[in-house]
Amino acid sequence: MTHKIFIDGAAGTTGLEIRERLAGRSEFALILLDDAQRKDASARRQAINDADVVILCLPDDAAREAVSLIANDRTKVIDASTAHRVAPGWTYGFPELVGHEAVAGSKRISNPGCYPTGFLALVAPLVRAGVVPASTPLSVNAVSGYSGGGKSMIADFESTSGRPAAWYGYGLTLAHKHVPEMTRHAGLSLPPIFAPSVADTLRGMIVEVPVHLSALPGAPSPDAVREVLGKAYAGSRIVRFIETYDGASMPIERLAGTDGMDLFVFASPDGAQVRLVAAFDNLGKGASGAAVQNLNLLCGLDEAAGLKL
Ligand SMILES: NC(=O)C1=CN([C@@H]2O[C@H](COP(=O)(O)OP(=O)(O)OC[C@H]3O[C@@H](n4cnc5c(N)ncnc54)[C@H](OP(=O)(O)O)[C@@H]3O)[C@@H](O)[C@H]2O)C=CC1
Ligand SMILES: CC(=O)N[C@@H](CCC(=O)OP(=O)(O)O)C(=O)O
Repeated sequence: MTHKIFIDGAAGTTGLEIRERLAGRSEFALILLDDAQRKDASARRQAINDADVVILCLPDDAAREAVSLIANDRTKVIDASTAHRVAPGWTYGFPELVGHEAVAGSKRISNPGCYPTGFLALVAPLVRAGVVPASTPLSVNAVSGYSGGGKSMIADFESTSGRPAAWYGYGLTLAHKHVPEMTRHAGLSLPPIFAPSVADTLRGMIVEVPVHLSALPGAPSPDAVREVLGKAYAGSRIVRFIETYDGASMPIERLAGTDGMDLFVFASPDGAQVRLVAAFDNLGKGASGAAVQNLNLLCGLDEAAGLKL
């Protein structure tokens, strides 16, 4: 069976990456709009309603508008924007956390944000297992490649008049749009402090959560944390818990250009503190790779088909 797919926002950073991953796959027939039509509401309405699956790679308001254009019960949606990540009736598209069947059986899937993907992969299993209580004060330090800001940020960093900075932190009002998603899907009662940043490299992402294990109830050991994460992702080809790592540093480029995610637990010699670390690509498991994984599941295909692992 051939599935008809429309990528709304196919000319953008995330949309182009999805097209690249779907290229040459005979299971899919892409509905394409040319430059003159790609922002035309009636052409989009037609394409959306002709498609079996629509992948929204749009700003939040345009994503909400696209959903409002659906006038049938058949078309399924994978929304890469922030618009529906904590919205009722939407399945959070992180199969390793919500269950592959939940994604496969849904008509409305919100693709996780790039930073929440790393945070949730590390923290959600620990909260579920009771190792990290829901009320634990957590913080998240993260760095993204500049493609995380889409076409406009890529243009800023690649401008002939010079890059904005080698690295900068942002989200300084502590109200980043990813915080509700991180809190909700981790099962936390206290929102984490989120410190995002951008580096002068196109793609790649490191998300780090430092934890004082000795301050948690029962003072769990680093090995207890490792056991929970190892079990949570046992058998996954996409999210991998890495038991041993001999390097002295963790480069942002570790998984740049791929769709997988590596998780690490680094511990202090006395086991009182850990640094939970996720390495992946903001455009891979952080966006387009995750969207293709969800599309595969929706269409009853191998979840890793077409992914770069
Ligand atoms: N980049 C990343 O790493 C990640 C991005 N996302 C999310 O994915 C979505 C897309 O982001 P990204 O690809 O980076 O952004 P880009 O700005 O690179 O692409 C967005 C695309 O949407 C098009 N567009 C804007 N408004 C409309 C409209 N009304 N109708 C049709 N097309 C429209 C733009 O057109 P034009 O080309 O004319 O500007 C552009 O091609 C966003 O919601 C973002 O938050 C999620 C996770 C990670
Ligand atoms: C570097 C950078 O600016 N990143 C974006 C997030 C990219 C992303 O994940 O998009 P969503 O917001 O759709 O999840 C930001 O912080 O707003």
